[in-house]
Amino acid sequence: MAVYTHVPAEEIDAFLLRYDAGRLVSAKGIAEGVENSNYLLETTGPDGKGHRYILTLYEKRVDEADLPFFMDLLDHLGARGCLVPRFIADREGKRLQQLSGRPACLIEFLTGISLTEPTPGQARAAGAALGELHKAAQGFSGERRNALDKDGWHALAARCGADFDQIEPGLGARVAQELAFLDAHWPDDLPRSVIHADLFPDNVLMLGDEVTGLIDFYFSCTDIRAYDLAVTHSAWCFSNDGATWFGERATALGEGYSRAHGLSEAERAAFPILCRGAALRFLLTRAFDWINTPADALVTRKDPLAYLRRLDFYASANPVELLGA
Ligand SMILES: Nc1ncnc2c1ncn2[C@@H]1O[C@H](COP(=O)(O)OP(=O)(O)O)[C@@H](O)[C@H]1O
Ligand SMILES: N[C@@H](CCOP(=O)(O)O)C(=O)O
Repeated sequence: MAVYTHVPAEEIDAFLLRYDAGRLVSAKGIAEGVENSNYLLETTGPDGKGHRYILTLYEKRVDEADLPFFMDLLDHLGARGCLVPRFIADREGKRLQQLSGRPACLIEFLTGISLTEPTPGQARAAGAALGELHKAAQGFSGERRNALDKDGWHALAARCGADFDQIEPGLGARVAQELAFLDAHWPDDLPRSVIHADLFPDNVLMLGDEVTGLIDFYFSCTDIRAYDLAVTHSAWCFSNDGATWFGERATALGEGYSRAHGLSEAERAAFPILCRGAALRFLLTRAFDWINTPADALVTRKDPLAYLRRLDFYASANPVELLGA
């Protein structure tokens, strides 16, 4: 579930009066997602023809101070042809509001569905969309530090401490060993840019083999550009539990990205290490949430071991196979 803050329909209708968006017809809480509260709104629309919007209330994990960065980034990307949702301004030009005691925004609704079992063709389209995003991000002057960079991984690991082994005996030692490896080999000198940093299948809206929207930019930040492809690779090229690797999807993802943007020799050479970093990053955030979210909480905890399996795969993979020959 992802409705942490329940807003009465009357309050949403009154909120909409600030905008040229029409009156509320229906408001449905969106079950998907884990970070924020999201509602799908249907309204009579600015022109009386009916319209859909997303209403997002920001919960603990999104810092209100970061919202202008996300808004400016989506404006920049949207203006360069990327299919990303814009934040909608009210009649006074304000995009950030307060609703039910939380920061809140009205956001453009994009059509499409999130896939659970992408085909190679869909992975190719996602790779191309990521490459286009990286091209469009050039020239964006905003910067945001990645709180989940290597220093952030160390900090998270320290906070999990002895509790790692409640998840799986020996996990704490495995994480410490991987951190030491990444400290020694992390390719800090690769080109950096603004990256999405969480381009999982649930954040790519598609119709058939066509991408119709890229959403959920709330982890976007400035970091190694090819690391974004590694994050996407770790999310698109395995079964959910991380036990099965889908080589055809990976080849297609790499082809799509290369066609739209391309990887340098240095990025290609470092790709296995970037993938290990990506796997560790999601292992750590999932482990932290696993330890700190009661088993009976409303939100479904994501399995950290699904990312341990990916990490093990990357640590022993033939580098040439990761993106196809
Ligand atoms: N702009 C949008 N257009 C259409 N659907 C959206 C949009 N933004 C979010 N959604 C829907 O809401 C769900 C949760 O959004 P997301 O941003 O991933 O939430 P969270 O940040 O809480 O993880 C998505 O899986 C999608 O179904
Ligand atoms: N993609 C992350 C969790 C972040 O969730 P999202 O709904 O904001 O994409 C994971 O799978 O661990």
